Amino acid sequence: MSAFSAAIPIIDISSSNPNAPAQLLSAASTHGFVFVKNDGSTGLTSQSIDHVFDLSKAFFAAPVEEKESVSIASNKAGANHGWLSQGVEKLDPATQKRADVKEAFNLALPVANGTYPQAIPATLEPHIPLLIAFQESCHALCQRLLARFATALSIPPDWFTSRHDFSKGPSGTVFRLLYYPVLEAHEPDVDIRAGAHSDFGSLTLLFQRPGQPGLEIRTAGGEWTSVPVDPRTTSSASGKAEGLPILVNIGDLLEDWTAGLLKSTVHRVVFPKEGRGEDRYSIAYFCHPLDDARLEPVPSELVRRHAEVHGRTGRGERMVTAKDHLMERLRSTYSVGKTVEEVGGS
Ligand SMILES: O=C(O)CCC(=O)C(=O)O
Ligand SMILES: [Fe+2]
Repeated sequence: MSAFSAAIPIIDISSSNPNAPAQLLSAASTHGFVFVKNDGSTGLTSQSIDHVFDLSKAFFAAPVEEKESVSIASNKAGANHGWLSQGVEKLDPATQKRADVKEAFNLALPVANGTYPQAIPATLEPHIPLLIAFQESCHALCQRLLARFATALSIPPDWFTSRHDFSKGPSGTVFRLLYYPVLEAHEPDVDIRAGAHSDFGSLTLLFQRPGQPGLEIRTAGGEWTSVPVDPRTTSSASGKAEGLPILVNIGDLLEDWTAGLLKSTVHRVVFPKEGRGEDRYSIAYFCHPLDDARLEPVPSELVRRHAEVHGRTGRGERMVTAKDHLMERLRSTYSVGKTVEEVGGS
C-alpha cells in the first residue's frame, strides 16, 4: 500500500485556457483521473454541493421503511434506480469475500416535466428542483469535457456530445448518492467500502467531503495510491469563491471508444488505515451515452495510431451498443444472490 498521493493535475477548462484539450488528454491518458477547477462557470457552487450532501445525509438517516419504499429491488426490471441497501453491491466480485460496506441511492435522468421516472423518498421530494438543477449542471460539465476531448483527438467537436444529447433518447446515466458508514470494528483486508473496479460509462464526476478520504487509484505500476479530497496547495487555491476542484475520471466506454488512449483506471474506497474514522459521503454523476450509441472506434488518427502501436484490434464483428455494454457490467456487480432482473439493470 503506498502512502503517496496521486499527482492528478487540476485543469482550468475555461475558454481562457487554450491548452485545456491537450492537458485533459495528457491527464486522461496517464492517470485516467483529472481535477477540474471549479470556477463560477460550472454552476456547481459550494452551496449547491453542500445542499445536496445535506439532503443525502438526511435521506440515509431516514427510517428504513422510507428507504425500502424506494428500494432498487422494488423497481420494475430494466431499471437501475432507487435505494441499494448494504449488501447488494459487490464491485469486485472476483476478490471480495463480503459486499461493499455502503448504501446508495440512484437517480435516473429527470423527465421533461421536471419530475423523475421513479419513486422519490419523502425526504427528497420537496427538493426535486434542486436535484434536477444539480444533475443538469453535472451534465453540462460532462458535455464541456467531452467537447474538449473531441478537440484534443481532432474529431468533429460534437462527435461525443451528440451521443450524449439526452433530448434524443434514453441513457444509462445515473446520479448517485453514496453513504459509507463507519464500522465499529472492520476487518482489514476483508471489509472494503467499494471494491476495486473501473466505472462503466463515459465520464464520472465525483464530489467528496473534507475530512472523509478513502478513494484510491491503481497506478500503471500496480500500486494503490490515495486521491486527495482537496488537491490544492495554498498557492493554487486562488479564488475565494472557488469550490473544491471536481474529480473526473474516464469510464470504460470512453476507454473503449479510444482504443485505450484514454484510460479507465481501476479505483476503490478503503476504510481509514488507523482509527475508526468518519462516515463517508460522496456524490457521483455517472455519465453514459445514449443507449443506442454504437461503440465503434472514434475516427481519430491519434486513436488509430494508438490502437496500432498497442495492438488493440477492437471488437471485430461484435458491435455492441452502450446499453448492451451496461447490461453486461451490471449483471456481474449486483451479484449478491440476485439476478440483474431481480435487482434491476438498465
Ligand atoms: O465514493 C467514492 O468515492 C467512489 C465511488 C465509486 O468509485 C463508484 O461508486 O463507482
Ligand atoms: Fe467508481
